Amino acid sequence: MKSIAIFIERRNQKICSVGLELLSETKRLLKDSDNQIVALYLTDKKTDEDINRLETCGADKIITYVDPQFQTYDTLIYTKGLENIIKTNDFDVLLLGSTLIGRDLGPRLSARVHTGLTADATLLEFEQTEERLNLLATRPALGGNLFATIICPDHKPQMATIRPGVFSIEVFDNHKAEKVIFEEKILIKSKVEILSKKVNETAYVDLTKAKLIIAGGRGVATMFPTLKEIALLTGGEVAASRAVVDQNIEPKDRQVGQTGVTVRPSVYVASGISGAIQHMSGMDKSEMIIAINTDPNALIFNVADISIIADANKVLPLLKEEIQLIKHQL
Ligand SMILES: Cc1cc2nc3c(=O)[nH]c(=O)nc-3n(C[C@H](O)[C@H](O)[C@H](O)COP(=O)(O)OP(=O)(O)OC[C@H]3O[C@@H](n4cnc5c(N)ncnc54)[C@H](O)[C@@H]3O)c2cc1C
Repeated sequence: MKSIAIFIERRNQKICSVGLELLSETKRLLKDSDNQIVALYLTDKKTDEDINRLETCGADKIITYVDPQFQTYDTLIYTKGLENIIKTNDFDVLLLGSTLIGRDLGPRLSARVHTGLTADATLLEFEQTEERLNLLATRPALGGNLFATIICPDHKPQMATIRPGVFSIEVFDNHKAEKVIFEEKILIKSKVEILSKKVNETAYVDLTKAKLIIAGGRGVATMFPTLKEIALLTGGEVAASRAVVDQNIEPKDRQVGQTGVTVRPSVYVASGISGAIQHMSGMDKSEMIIAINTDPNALIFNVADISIIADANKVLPLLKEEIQLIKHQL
């Protein structure tokens, strides 16, 4: 039996969705094998609610490591915590979210335990041989012009960070996990003293949670006020292509794609977006894609469920009026 460990990231005392996404995807990929999926839950305070979520999202074993120093993320403390667990467990694979925390923790940890790390993967596969469970992690390479599948054949655990929002969270009813408490003390102290915390209120948006995304590209660069009104009327979120973000029309946290956010909403409306591979890799798993473009050969139409060949500068105001009318009648 091989084991795949997944780091469960927490922020503001809550489990982040990326850890649950990784549990669910690994469970789906390995459903017919006897390999073990292990959730690494580092926390200052264990809660039954957290344990239940990890269990139902696919963890076969949950290793809980409680220490007051795990309250807020700290590079040294978390690296030491994971190193302690890795050194007493023979994990074959270790996965982390490609978040600010995972991108900080992953490389440091891989150097500490002398193994390889594939950063920013967008696809995971496993290959079972008699001796090994190989992780095949695929990520965009050479400026997004090709996808590279990377393996780490000689070292363990084989590590990868995976972008949030790439996989969906699944609930496996009645799934049960073995629960273990990791007892070793963290013998180092943080070198960081937090004097105060200030939440940045400036409209940070988490597009990965949006059910409806109204996205615009260079073709509708002047139409963002209308896109925002439509989003407000429909309860959606506005997103943009990099061409728009590079022109400072929308902030970076609204950029969808390879160097932005990966999303999979119920509906993604793409107006004036050509459909470059770097954009589509961030949205092509949306449940329904509606594309509006003047160019009938635009690549975005290859992934669209509904294709509207038209001038979005004319369609969007009409769409807004229609929605206003429907809302008025309700
Ligand atoms: C390493 C790397 C990483 C990248 N990462 C990202 C990323 O994360 N996200 C991203 O988006 N891009 C990314 N890019 C850039 C990407 O390659 C494209 O350049 C970008 O996505 C193009 O944006 P766009 O579709 O808005 O603009 P364009 O390609 O210029 O397309 C504009 C579209 O609007 C249409 N149009 C024009 N007028 C109208 C109208 N009136 N009505 C309707 N349609 C109209 C045109 O037909 C065209 O299809 C990256 C590039 C590189 C090299």
